[in-house]
Amino acid sequence: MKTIQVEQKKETLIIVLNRPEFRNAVNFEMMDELRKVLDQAKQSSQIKTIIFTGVERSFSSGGDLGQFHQLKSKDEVKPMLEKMGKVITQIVNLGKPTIAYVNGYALGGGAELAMACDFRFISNQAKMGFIQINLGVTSGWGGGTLLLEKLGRTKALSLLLTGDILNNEQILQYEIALKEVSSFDEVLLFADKINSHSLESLQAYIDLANGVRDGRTFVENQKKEIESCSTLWESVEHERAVDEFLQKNK
Ligand SMILES: CCCC(=O)SCCNC(=O)CCNC(=O)[C@H](O)C(C)(C)COP(=O)(O)OP(=O)(O)OC[C@H]1O[C@@H](n2cnc3c(N)ncnc32)[C@H](O)[C@@H]1OP(=O)(O)O
Repeated sequence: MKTIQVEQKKETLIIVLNRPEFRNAVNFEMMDELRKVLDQAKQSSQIKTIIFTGVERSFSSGGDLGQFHQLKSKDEVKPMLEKMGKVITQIVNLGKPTIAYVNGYALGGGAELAMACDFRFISNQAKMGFIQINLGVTSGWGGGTLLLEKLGRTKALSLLLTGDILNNEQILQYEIALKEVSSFDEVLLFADKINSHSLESLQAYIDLANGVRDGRTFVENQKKEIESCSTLWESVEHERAVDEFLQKNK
């Protein structure tokens, strides 16, 4: 792969945005490579959790302005937005836990990409900004919607309408990130903890969360919950865990 590095560590797939000379800006080639690797990650029974991060000092500086500034008309730019929109939808509907480790700048589309993940961890160098409005446009990959969903109207609009760039402390104050970490290993430990559970139970919870996000009614989602719990009741993991508890307490 030319624009991303992909590495599997135990049951975690690490996707590293790798265009340091452009601060990991997303171009067409990166969209294609992300799409391909995400397809494989979704299908693989060996991968439970996916982490996105960037090389060197950036997570991602957003869309590749050099490449995309050549798209002048609405008809030219819309396919580009739809192409990356599909990648964002792919992440959002991957059915497995996703984590963004924001190790530096996440600006414009870079912030949108980070918001597509279930969790965000940051380094003390993290800076995030929905700066699209400073360029006279709005977010265009779905990240504005994700910010509104995750932060609520007031906090999200305050970022979308000002175009402010937040530093690490502000990112935590806004509750955009779960935690600031001192090394990538801490993110991996979090992923390992998730991965210690069965893929089926992880997928069931992700589906439940997606049901709430997509406006399933309580009763519809509750049915899903009853279905997943009863299915997993038959699993060896459940049998073993309860047996161990009962043995210990004899
Ligand atoms: C289409 C979806 C919506 C969008 O995402 S629009 C894009 C929004 N993003 C931006 O406006 C961010 C632009 N970049 C920056 O503000 C800064 O480069 C940034 C990330 C704060 C890093 O600053 P520095 O570390 O000082 O690096 P620098 O500015 O000297 O940049 C180094 C080289 O990278 C290039 N670069 C950075 N961001 C880019 C981008 N988004 N697209 C294309 N090229 C980009 C920059 O032109 C520079 O190239 P060169 O070394 O001068 O040839």
